[in-house]
Amino acid sequence: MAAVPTLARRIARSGVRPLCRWPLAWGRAARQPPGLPLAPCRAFSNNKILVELDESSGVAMMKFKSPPVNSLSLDFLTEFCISLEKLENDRACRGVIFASAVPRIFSSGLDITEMSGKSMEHYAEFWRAVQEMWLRLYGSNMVTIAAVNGSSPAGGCLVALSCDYRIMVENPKFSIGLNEAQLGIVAPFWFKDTFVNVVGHRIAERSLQLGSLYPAPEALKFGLVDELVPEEKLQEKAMAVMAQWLALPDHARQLTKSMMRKAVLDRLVAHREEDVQNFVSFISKESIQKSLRMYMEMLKKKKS
Ligand SMILES: CCCCC/C=C\CCCC/C=C/C(=O)SCCNC(=O)CCNC(=O)[C@H](O)C(C)(C)COP(=O)(O)OP(=O)(O)OC[C@H]1O[C@@H](n2cnc3c(N)ncnc32)[C@H](O)[C@@H]1OP(=O)(O)O
Repeated sequence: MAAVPTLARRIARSGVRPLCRWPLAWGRAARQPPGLPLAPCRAFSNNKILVELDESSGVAMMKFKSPPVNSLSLDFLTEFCISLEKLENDRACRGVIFASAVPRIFSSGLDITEMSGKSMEHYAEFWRAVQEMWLRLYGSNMVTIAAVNGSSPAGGCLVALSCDYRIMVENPKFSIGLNEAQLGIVAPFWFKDTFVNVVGHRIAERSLQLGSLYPAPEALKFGLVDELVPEEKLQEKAMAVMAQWLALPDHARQLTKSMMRKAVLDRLVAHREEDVQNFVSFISKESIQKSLRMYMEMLKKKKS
């Protein structure tokens, strides 16, 4: 199996298209006092992600727009990493808010079709992209806030867990959690570590074994999300929390974040290739492939 990471090549090949300088997403025009010129803002997009950076506040909005369910496919993960890297390297950007542009779904987690019926080389490439996404997000120097405006199972929950703060829409129909066990698969150690760091060992152990998905009000009770708001207040709340976090000196906040997360990040970095091999051998077992096929069939049947 090729050990050469191909995500870097995909990032190099994939273009990030600039949009206009005065974008409309997240209603900037509505927030601007009448008669004043709009504050400088830059936007860029690719096929699956829209980013708008407000230079006056140093805050970027990253919106996932990969219908029907924002599944984390190889293409999505590549574009996510490109967008995050661009913001990370931009001195004007100090914080990012993540939300979905798809109604009712934040992200449906890892794209199951990337883990089913493909070659070992493909599984390895996909898993490296999942690792890369998490390493960049969990290790980001920026303030990261998940504005969870829809359901967020498994890998979608990991995205939210990897942020500094989680605000979820109070709708009990929206659920969140690491439900891998329900699919007959296992959340790897770094998903588990991230989860434990947010909710503690006991709750993580029980939730992971049961593959529990929690309606938003339940998730709030044990700190899987930090607060709930009505959908129409989500953006305003995320901006207010961001302002609070950005009021501190960057270096102090960044060093503290790094101190809290370093051991968990280092563990994957030290065992990255081993983790890829574990994933590939696990996911290519016929029994696991059968479980994934049955789960996809169950999703389809649920519609009819
Ligand atoms: C011991 C060593 C261990 C080493 C590691 C080993 C293994 C690694 C484990 C990897 C960790 C995995 C993490 C994951 O993220 S797995 C994905 C988990 N995701 C889910 O369980 C979510 C499944 N989806 C849903 O529950 C629902 O779709 C929904 C997100 C709640 C949205 O519901 P609804 O609006 O009713 O939409 P539909 O169900 O009708 O879905 C629309 C179409 O989208 C397809 N879909 C849904 N989710 C996914 C997905 N994650 N990947 C790919 N495709 C997905 C669905 O089938 C529909 O397709 P169709 O229109 O063609 O029928």
